Amino acid sequence: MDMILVAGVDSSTQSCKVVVRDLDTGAVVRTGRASHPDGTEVHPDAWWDALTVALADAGGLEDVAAIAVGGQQHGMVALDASGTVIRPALLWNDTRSAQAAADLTDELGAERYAARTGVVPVASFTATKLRWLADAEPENAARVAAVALPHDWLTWRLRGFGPDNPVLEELVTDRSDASGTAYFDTAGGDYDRELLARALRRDSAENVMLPRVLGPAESVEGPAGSPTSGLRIGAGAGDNAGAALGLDASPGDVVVSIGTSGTVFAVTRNPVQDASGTVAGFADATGNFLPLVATLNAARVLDATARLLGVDHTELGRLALEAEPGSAGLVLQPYFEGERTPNRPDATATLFGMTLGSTTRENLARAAIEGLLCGLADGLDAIRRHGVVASRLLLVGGAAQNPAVSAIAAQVFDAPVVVPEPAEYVALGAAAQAAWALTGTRPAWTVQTSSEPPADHRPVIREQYQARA
Ligand SMILES: Nc1ncnc2c1ncn2[C@@H]1O[C@H](COP(=O)(O)OP(=O)(O)O)[C@@H](O)[C@H]1O
Ligand SMILES: O=C(CO)[C@@H](O)[C@H](O)COP(=O)(O)O
Repeated sequence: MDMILVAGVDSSTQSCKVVVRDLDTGAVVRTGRASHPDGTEVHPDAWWDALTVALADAGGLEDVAAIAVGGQQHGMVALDASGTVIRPALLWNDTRSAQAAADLTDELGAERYAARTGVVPVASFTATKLRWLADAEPENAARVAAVALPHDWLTWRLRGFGPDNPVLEELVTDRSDASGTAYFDTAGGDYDRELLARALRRDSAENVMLPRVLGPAESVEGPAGSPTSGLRIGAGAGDNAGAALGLDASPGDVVVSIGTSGTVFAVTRNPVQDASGTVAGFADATGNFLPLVATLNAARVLDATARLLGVDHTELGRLALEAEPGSAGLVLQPYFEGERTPNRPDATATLFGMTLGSTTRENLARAAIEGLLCGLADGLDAIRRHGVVASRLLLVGGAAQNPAVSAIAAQVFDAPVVVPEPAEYVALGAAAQAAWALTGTRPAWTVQTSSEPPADHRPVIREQYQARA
């Protein structure tokens, strides 16, 4: 019998990745990839173009039975009544809506926001971008007829909808991505339209189309005559929830993802509401919850440091492992793009502890890795304060592929570190969702471990970092 194939997409900040898996075993049979433009403001058409290229690179969809799209969370895709994208999307890492976030929080209060949505507004969340639009571009805000997130919009386009076929009612999403908007009642599973209206500075948002929220096993199809007619299309997910699904993470697992963003998150049975705003009380892609801490500065801290030192990532890792834990007192507070956790949208990076002795290439390479990991370790502490148990940390994302990052993670974190086999876990999770939509059952595919760096906790690293906070 022929293999049944399912596909998963990760439309992430820097690129679009596609995996095609065998439904039976989960084995990856084909992959594809295409780059996204730089910048924190991107026209969604660029994602569509990249998805088209990545799908072709992965051999197309002709022999594929089902697909789901995971994607970077929070980006604001505002559509007018004709289905046209009103302006380039503001991404999760665009901090221009920091004042809007502060205003929304002041108006309602952090406690009430957390109780109603699971989150307290920061510049990343969609609601703050809509408030920025209402304040900075009122003529654009007045045109908003629908608001989608990157993955919802790509799912809609994949089904043949768009400016040529603008059926806004056909937009669909899932709980995980909806929970990152700050106008979704994550515990209850429904939109909070009063908060949407507040964000848009409208009296009512009843006439604004929001994507219908599908359950984990639900699906839609491409309409008859569309290029995806007959293809089963799953709900899709926010990228972090997609990774949790791809990793088959269960209570006790904490995922640490080092991509463009740094994220620390856990799958929990109950919702988390943190009025301090440090932990975002998101939903996952399976019906559970996904308390998450995100930093804006992660893999690109290493990209920047490698560039500065004139080396590639392998050499950066080699240099870092030549230095002693603590980098002889050199501490990099890596807020290159402002920061979200802690909430310092206007911050810049700072290098502390420079002496003639400490200022070496080796120490700088290590300080970069230590700095980004210390931010994530603070995130782990914040999640633990909500009763989450970290039996092991699953290290994923582009930078997790660097052996120096995993070795130093075992020194920074006080929990066992496991590095799963390098893979595109968001796309793998989206493919799992496609399989779930196709069969009605969550697939039981296995995840291989690549390494488990020996426990080597060195408290000095975080002590030094915290002293500079
Ligand atoms: N071996 C490596 N060491 C450090 N960083 C790496 C390595 N390989 C890739 N990266 C970085 O990881 C990032 C891409 O990771 P990825 O998880 O795909 O990001 P995203 O999903 O946010 O687009 C890039 O910034 C890239 O330079
Ligand atoms: O804002 C968040 C989570 O709240 C980010 O995690 C984005 O979802 C982007 O992820 P990557 O492109 O780095 O994977």
